[in-house]
Amino acid sequence: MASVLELSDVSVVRDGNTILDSVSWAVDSEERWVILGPNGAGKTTLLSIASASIHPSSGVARVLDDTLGKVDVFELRPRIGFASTALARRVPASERVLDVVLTAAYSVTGRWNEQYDDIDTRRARRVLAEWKLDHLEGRRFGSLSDGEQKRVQIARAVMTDPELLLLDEPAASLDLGAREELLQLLGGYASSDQAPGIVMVTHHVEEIPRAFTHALLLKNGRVQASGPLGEVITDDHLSETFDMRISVEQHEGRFAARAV
Ligand SMILES: Nc1ncnc2c1ncn2[C@@H]1O[C@H](COP(=O)(O)OP(=O)(O)OP(=O)(O)O)[C@@H](O)[C@H]1O
Repeated sequence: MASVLELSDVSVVRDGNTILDSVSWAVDSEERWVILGPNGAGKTTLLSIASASIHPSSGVARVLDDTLGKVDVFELRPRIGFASTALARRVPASERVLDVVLTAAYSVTGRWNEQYDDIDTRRARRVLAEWKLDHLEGRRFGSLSDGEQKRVQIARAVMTDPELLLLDEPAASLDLGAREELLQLLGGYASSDQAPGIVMVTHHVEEIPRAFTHALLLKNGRVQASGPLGEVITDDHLSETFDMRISVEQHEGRFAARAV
């Protein structure tokens, strides 16, 4: 067990607004976390700290045992896998799927003149197969369905064997079939001993994959609850976080919630 993320009293202030307010939170390499909270709660901002994209305004953030502000983030970032729609927008639509994944080895989007080793190409093909994308390696990224694009983003994020994997709403905009397919793959990946510590932001408890272990609820930049899934994803905590009476059910490791 190793700590991959440790936040002590972290706040982020922008234009006089406190976006994250005294957040203290620790993630271990064997834990798989989900972050839930209403629109504007600060989830993406928290992920930006975890990905070493921004620094806290106050407090201490340690990512993979390095303290933000005291480490060269250009050395730290390649150790973190990050999949988000914002990053996917930087991938040229004409890029071939194999290259979208392969270019992660150089932390670039868009293949140029880099020389890739056979070992990188073999690994990219193996990762594509693991995420059920091998039949698409020659296709252009822009021609893929939303579900396929999401899986390519995750394949790219795991290509470099990261020590911390961050996923920003990986199931957003997917239809039921594509969501369930993605959740099955994510659950399988999350349950493997080789998987790194994982943090996933989502809007829906229905999108929590099996094998996820912990949850953090955010509201107005503050932690409402955090800890093991079963203790955090409860009627009371969700009702408080979303300011409405919510009932949640758990069935075979999956959750479903509705207003009551
Ligand atoms: N650079 C900035 N300057 C000012 N306000 C910002 C900045 N970045 C984010 N915010 C505000 O901080 C709040 C939290 O934003 P954030 O994107 O982290 O929330 P979120 O929980 O991910 O929201 P959503 O669920 O809608 O994606 C929002 O009110 C947003 O408008």
